[in-house]
Amino acid sequence: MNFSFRYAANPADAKSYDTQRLRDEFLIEKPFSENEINLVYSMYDRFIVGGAMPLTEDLKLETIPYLKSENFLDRRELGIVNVGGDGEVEVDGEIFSLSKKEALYVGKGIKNVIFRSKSSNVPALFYLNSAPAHTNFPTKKVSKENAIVIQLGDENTANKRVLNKLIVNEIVETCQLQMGLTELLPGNIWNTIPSHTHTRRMEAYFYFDLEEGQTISHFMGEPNETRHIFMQNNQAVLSPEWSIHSGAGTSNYSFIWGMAGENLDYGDMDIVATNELK
Ligand SMILES: O=C(O)C(=O)C[C@H](O)C(=O)CO
Ligand SMILES: [Zn+2]
Repeated sequence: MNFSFRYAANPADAKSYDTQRLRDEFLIEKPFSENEINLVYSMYDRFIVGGAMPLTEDLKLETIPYLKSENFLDRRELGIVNVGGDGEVEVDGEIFSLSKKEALYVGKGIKNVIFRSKSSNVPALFYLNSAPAHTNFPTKKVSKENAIVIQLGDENTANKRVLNKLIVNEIVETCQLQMGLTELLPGNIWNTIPSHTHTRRMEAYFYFDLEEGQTISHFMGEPNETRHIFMQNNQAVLSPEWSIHSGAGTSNYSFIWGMAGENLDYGDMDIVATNELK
């Protein structure tokens, strides 16, 4: 288990960050490494972002010192989306198979979570989001068939995309976690336009299925004080509650969004008119 800690940033300070500081504070460069679990514990709603890549070994989700708890999920809930080959997650002895783009919600109180790949030729890549939880809700798998699917954007503005709500309260009972997966159609590059903030919730984006050699410019910051972070395939970025979170790729891609905070209302967003961004 590898783990690190991120403090939350004040937007008045973030204005003065240079490229390296922006990357140090917000970018999660390598969520996946072979036979390891990597976790970043952030002070944005105590949200944890990470990845588990079991290759030749099963990986057990152990507690980390920041939690001061015996088991990782003693006071937390967990959302998992597989972005790699077929895999399995064992939850207190019960096995859930997860293929690419399938999700699993694991509730508070579960003691043992074990990740495994079905084949080491194409390892599973389990992207992880976790938030504090006040009660136990049942573990539930969500596949494409159960997802709430929304068509967004337009070819003419290069932002035609399919948004799949996976771990949201219409489908799964959660304390504060919400997760989903948005797929940009070929030839479309802009995500989350018009941009928005939601002071009630933080968010993290994880970009994947980006073609080799391409890149994504992720836009963040207050709507009138934006910055960008160039990101590569399989990287995540923290979005503070005061920040927009949008991106433009040099080709299409998919991304996982995950949130926690004050409410479970997906639609609670403060939209920013595109021509008012600065
Ligand atoms: O494509 C989009 O637009 C999104 O996926 C937006 C995210 O779901 C989001 O930012 C939710 O707050
Ligand atoms: Zn958002």
